[in-house]
Amino acid sequence: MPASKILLSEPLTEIPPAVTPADQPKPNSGRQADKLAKLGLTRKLDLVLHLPLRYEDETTVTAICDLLAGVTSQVEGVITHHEVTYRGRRQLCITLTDEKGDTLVLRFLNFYGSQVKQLAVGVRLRARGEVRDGFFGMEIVHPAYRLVAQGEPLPQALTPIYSTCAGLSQAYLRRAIDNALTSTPLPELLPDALNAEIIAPLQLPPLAAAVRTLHHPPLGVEADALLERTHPAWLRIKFEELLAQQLSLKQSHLQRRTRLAPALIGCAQSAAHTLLEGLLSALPFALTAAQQRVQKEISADLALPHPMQRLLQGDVGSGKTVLAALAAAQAIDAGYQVALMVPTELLAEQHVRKLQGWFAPLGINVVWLTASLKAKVKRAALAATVTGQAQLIVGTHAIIQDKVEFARLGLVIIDEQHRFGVAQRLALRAKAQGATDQANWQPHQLMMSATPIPRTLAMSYYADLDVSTLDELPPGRTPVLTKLVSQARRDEVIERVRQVALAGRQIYWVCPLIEESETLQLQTAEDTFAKLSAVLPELQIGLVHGRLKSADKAEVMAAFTRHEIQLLVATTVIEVGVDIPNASLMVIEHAERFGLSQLHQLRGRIGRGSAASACVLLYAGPLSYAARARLNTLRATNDGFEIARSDLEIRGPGEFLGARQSGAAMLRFADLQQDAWLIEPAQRAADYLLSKHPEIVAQHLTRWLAGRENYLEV
Ligand SMILES: Nc1ncnc2c1ncn2[C@@H]1O[C@H](COP(=O)(O)OP(=O)(O)OP(=O)(O)O)[C@@H](O)[C@H]1O
Repeated sequence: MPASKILLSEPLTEIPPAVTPADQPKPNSGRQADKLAKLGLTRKLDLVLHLPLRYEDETTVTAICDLLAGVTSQVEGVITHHEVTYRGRRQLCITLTDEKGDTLVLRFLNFYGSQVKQLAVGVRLRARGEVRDGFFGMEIVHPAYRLVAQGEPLPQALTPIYSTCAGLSQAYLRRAIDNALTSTPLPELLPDALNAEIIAPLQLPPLAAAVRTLHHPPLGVEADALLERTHPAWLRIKFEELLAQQLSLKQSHLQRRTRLAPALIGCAQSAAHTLLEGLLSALPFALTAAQQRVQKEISADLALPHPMQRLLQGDVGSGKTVLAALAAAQAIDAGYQVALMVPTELLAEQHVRKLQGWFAPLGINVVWLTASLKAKVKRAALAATVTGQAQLIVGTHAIIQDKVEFARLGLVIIDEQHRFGVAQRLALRAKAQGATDQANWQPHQLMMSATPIPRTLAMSYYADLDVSTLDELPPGRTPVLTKLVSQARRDEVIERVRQVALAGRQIYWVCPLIEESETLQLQTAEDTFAKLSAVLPELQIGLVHGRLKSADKAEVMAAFTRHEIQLLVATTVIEVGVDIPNASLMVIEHAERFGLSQLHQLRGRIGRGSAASACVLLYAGPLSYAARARLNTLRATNDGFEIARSDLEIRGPGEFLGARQSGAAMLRFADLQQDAWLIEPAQRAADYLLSKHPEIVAQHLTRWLAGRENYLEV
């Protein structure tokens, strides 16, 4: 919906003229036309599709003596007192007296001079708003109101409320929409492009009927279904919109096929082996079936002369890194460079270590680029990148800085893609320009995410991406046992830590999250470290947090990897990517302060080897309802898909995925969560229209998406 202000309190003396039945609505003045244009309402069709934001129930009047504070109600009466006062600030106070002689104060803090005249003693009003128990008794502040004649019948149906802008009254808008609805037969203005084959199984009404119902809810229509947008009329509109979204996704997909990218077809390094095959045979494990399937999907895309734009989603520990390495091998084999961008230095460091371990024996040069590298090392890395001597470049966002130039960048991989903004992803892509003189050229892109969501949803949330899903964990993993333990039993937990360490396993102790203050967070981490060191003197304990210098951070992690540290006290810096299979216990303090996906990511740091692992969620009660729900979900399941679904429910799509990078941003009516079941039928309908009726695709897109298709530029 346009973010225009909705005017609740509006004088209705100005009755808008009828809109002439020409193609353009003809408002009474240029000013009104400008305001309609501001709302994007320049054609009759726009007016007809300007659907209500909500409805108000003006069908009943409550006697003043029956009003309850906190309840939105409508009252009717005659103005018996009227004054502009200065109680703290200038305000207009009206006393309304109803049939039974009871009175109610209506208060306006902002008002026009014309309103003061209009709301004179003796005028009959219907006023509506939330009743408050004010200082001088019951009152409504800024009620919506209308002047009525005695005995004027109440509306029989719900009153639609439209989004509008300052100076454009609801009544005017309503009248303009009504004229548009009646001046041309609706099926002519809004031809129904979808035949019964698509619509009938979904039991949706015809388009014109749906639009009419929403503007003029018939008698007896279920108010709740209209308000909550679950009425079939709303579903029909949402379906149309989702269909438009799918059509635009599919079209943009086809368009991508007109752009060029290097076809990454390996040239055999030796007579028998490509680099890809060399890497596969050097791996210490065999790929899971899911990895093999996804590897084929990626490989086939890379071999095409058009840019791949693929999202690889898989649960924590499902083995995404090796797929990134295999994709990189294919690109390097074809003579191109690969850039891998990750969100934290810790992760960059860890990826470099792992990838060097795999690639160095095959003669491939892996370098890394982060902000904190020593000047000399950085200069060498930059030189290797610009000359093409470095084939795989791993880095944080330092990789998109101006100084970084590539010789032949052919593949861009972005790990934990949701942690980067669209601009950063585009900047990395732009780094590939040096690889060719051809305009219309783009490198391949692989994005990775450990926040898996159901496939159909992913296809709508993420703009124009193909989605590969790793739905299988490597063999031999035992699910992590998750326990909720009260802070009161901290001593028992510490004892457990001692036993696990003595048994030769390693432990993470995650410090409480303090979002408001990084300094406080650091202090807490240091305190925790000191306290645990005091009670567990026999253990080697390390501390890692965000403020540590990179080299020190790397050193602590390396010592933990070498098993020189048994217990690692850490802040959330270890949240992503850290992979130390010998760690089998994690304690998370004040787990109630963390989000669901964050807890799942943290917990994903254990259970990566064959030993049975446990995660202890220490909480300080009493827990809020939402916190209890989060912790219980985590205890009940290890399945990242399940957890992502719950998280999505709790937080809503905007916060969960960042609405601006998601397809959700383009939708005015449909809600990807509530209406997820409509996505698949919309996908089928889009295929049907594209193949059988391509002539109506453009019309459908302009009708539902006019001006909002840009979100696809990702
Ligand atoms: N097919 C396999 N068989 C056995 N081990 C595997 C297999 N694939 C990956 N692994 C190992 O599993 C661990 C997790 O893999 P990886 O780090 O790639 O997971 P991930 O999906 O990136 O996880 P996260 O999102 O948590 O970082 C690593 O130690 C990796 O070497």
